[in-house]
Amino acid sequence: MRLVADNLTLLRGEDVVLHGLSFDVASGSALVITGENGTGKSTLLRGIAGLLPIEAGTVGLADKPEEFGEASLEELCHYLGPDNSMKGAMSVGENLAFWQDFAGQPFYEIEEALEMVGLGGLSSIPFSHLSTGMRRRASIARLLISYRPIWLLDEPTSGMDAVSQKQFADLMGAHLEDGGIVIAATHISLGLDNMQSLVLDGASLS
Ligand SMILES: Nc1ncnc2c1ncn2[C@@H]1O[C@H](COP(=O)(O)OP(=O)(O)OP(=O)(O)O)[C@@H](O)[C@H]1O
Repeated sequence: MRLVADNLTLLRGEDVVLHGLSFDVASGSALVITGENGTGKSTLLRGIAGLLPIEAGTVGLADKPEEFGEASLEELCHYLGPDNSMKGAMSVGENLAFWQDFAGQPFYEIEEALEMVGLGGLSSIPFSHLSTGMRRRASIARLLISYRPIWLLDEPTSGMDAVSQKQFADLMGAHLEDGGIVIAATHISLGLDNMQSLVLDGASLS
């Protein structure tokens, strides 16, 4: 399977943020998007996730395996935004149960996913009681509790310590080895081997 963007144009409000952007990312590989603040990294991820309209051009899947049936691109993507999209008053486990129900395709058990992100045994505490880096790790558990082949990640390691970043690099590596696709916007190296780079420099602004 390939995620293919062809000549994409995306707006924020009335302003053209990205124009004429193309890429082709195959299963098992990552596209790492870098660029200065405001160059459109988040905009691109939101466009792929179906959270912003595509003004011109296309983004879609080529060579989609039969196992994914009629699922749309959006239904095959996990979108991890810059905020964690969790309710502070609900427990970590309750938040993850909501997301598992929402995303479908149950994959790892919630407790198991929490172990995998270094939060084993913390399912019952309120999300608001977690530290900044722990909140990010709990959000990363969302990627593991429902199977979706495409991970769209906006500053995924923000607030995470070096050990957690390495753990997450290993999780991304395993996802790629399983034939997944990772598209990540970041200001730091994610430690991935099989990746292409897309540098947004604002040159497409008009
Ligand atoms: N909700 C919004 N409404 C209008 N314009 C927006 C909105 N969000 C972002 N923009 C504008 O879109 C442009 C691209 O923003 P975007 O958030 O995609 O950049 P970014 O590369 O992700 O930046 P950063 O590195 O700071 O996260 C900026 O000019 C920004 O001001």
